[in-house]
Amino acid sequence: MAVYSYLMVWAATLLGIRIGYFEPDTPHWLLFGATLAANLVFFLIIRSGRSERWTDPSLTVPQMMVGIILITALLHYSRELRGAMIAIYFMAMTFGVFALSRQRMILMSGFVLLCFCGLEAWEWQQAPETKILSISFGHTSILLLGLLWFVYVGGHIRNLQQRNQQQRASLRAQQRHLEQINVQLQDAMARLEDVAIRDALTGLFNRRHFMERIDEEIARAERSGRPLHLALIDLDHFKQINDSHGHQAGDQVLRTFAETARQTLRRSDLLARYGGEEFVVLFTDGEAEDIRQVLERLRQALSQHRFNGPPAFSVTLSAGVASWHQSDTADTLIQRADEALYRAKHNGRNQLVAVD
Ligand SMILES: Nc1nc2c(ncn2[C@@H]2O[C@H](COP(=O)(O)OP(=O)(O)OP(=O)(O)O)[C@@H](O)[C@H]2O)c(=O)[nH]1
Repeated sequence: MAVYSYLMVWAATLLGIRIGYFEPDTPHWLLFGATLAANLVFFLIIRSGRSERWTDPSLTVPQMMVGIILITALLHYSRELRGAMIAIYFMAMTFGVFALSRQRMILMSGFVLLCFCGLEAWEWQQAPETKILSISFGHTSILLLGLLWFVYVGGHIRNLQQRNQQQRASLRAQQRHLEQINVQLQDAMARLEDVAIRDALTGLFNRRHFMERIDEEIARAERSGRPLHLALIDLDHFKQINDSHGHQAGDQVLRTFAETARQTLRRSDLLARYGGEEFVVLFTDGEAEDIRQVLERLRQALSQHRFNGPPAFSVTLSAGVASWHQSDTADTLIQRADEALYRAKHNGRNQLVAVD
């Protein structure tokens, strides 16, 4: 913006020299060359990041001072145009409106007055015959009034700008806060959803969730024609475990079974605690023989586990497996698995019974 302003003033100066508003010997090359060089130095300092540590990182004050000195020098070469040229000081002052405090704007106004009065005084001393007191006084007064107005309005604009920045910062902070709350809310929702579908003791899906999912899986099997198998698993003589080793030991058995089942089954198998010491698995993939082998592995793994006593003990399971038919609903499938489980219990427990 500064370079653009200088180029504009330079062009106007060249035009002024040509039409006689400036002295023909105005050293415009020297003045604008020096000014552009000074601005180049400012630019390099800012780009290097060195000014970041200073109170005025964009070097507004030195840039304005260079501009004001250039304008003062130009005024010396201006003839009748001096009155109008005074307005260019305000061009330089505009740079401070958004960046400088009111106090600094007052100091910059003082600097403008100092430069202008210095120029007038010097000219009065050098060539008093070319000067007219009333005009010098008039120019100085207009400049003073203009600067006072500028400081007042500039301060007002700056206050508005600061208020705007504060509001934007506060809005950003509120937005960040809302985003955090949103994340926490989503987190809480996810945990709540998890609590709603899981059994607190074992961490497995609960019966309600299982019943929702089994209907979906049956609908999917109806479309795809893929096999579906359901196993009901019941821990044997669980009441005795509670009675002999305590309820906490019973809970530990349930947790251990859940962990063993999780490790043995595939992620695609839908495992849930059906109630008490009874569990259910819906196999959405694999043939009856594969299912039998998986459940057999689970049966063996549980029976081989030694639970700490005293005295140490082991637990077995019985399971009934039913294969899904096109006419089956969730209820009929579970009922057939339950009948198979009953037979496994009746045949002496610690075994699998599969029905077609
Ligand atoms: N520790 C513990 N026990 C439970 C829990 N839920 C149910 N039970 C107990 O599990 C026992 C189930 O006993 P039964 O239904 O008689 O079955 P069982 O003793 O396993 O006998 P069979 O199934 O015929 O082998 C009951 O004593 C219930 O109190 C639980 O969350 N923790």
